[in-house]
Amino acid sequence: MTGPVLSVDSIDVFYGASQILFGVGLDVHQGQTLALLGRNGAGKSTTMKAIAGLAPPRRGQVVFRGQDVTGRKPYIMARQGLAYVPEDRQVFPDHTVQDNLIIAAKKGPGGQDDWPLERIYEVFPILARLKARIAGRLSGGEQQMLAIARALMGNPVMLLLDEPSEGLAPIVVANIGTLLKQLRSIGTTVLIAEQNMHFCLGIASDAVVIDKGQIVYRDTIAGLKANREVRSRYLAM
Ligand SMILES: Nc1ncnc2c1ncn2[C@@H]1O[C@H](COP(=O)(O)OP(=O)(O)OP(=O)(O)O)[C@@H](O)[C@H]1O
Repeated sequence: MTGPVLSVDSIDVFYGASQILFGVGLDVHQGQTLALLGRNGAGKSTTMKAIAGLAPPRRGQVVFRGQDVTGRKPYIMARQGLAYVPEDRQVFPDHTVQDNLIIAAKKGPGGQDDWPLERIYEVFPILARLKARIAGRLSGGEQQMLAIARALMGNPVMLLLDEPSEGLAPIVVANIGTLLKQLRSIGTTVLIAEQNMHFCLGIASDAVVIDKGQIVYRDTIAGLKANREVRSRYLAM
């Protein structure tokens, strides 16, 4: 396949009568980690939901793996190889870590089976140590790890991570950061929505900034870091 893995082209999204996204567009290429950055309420989660099939766009197009998937249901997007990890990290709270992982296991859309449980435990040693723990008793950071690991158990073509650092202590954020750098180094394709630009340094190669439902800036993450005006105007940092 040539072209981006995911291409979002000029989408408008409404909740009822209120328009939330205005012509949002972005591309994510094979092996790329792209950061979608913006303040609280800027429209990051809505963009992620529009891609995952939870907030169908009224106008514009979402193309995934070369197919127009605009407005497809979430389970169809999952079957096509898109793994969405929402902000609230849905895990099964009454099941053990290992059961949570096993329940999520499936082959990828091309029959890939790159993420057997042993590999997950290699990449997530914390989960190996906690495999018998009931998921509802994990800390926020451990739950975030479990949510990402569950997404990988489905052998996705691409991961959508909505604010993985949110509400976590700095040391835990650093652990998640290390993990995401590792995923980047093995060529996982990721779109990550974040308020925290610093968290994305070293994780994402490129960034798009969203403000009031519109993409206002695109650059490498290094370019964004060097652009103090954009950072202070749109990211308050
Ligand atoms: N279900 C909904 N119904 C109506 N408005 C909504 C709904 N969900 C979000 N919004 C509004 O849409 C706008 C964008 O919200 P969104 O959650 O996409 O922002 P965000 O950048 O992800 O911010 P946050 O970090 O707070 O999640 C906000 O003004 C929000 O109040």
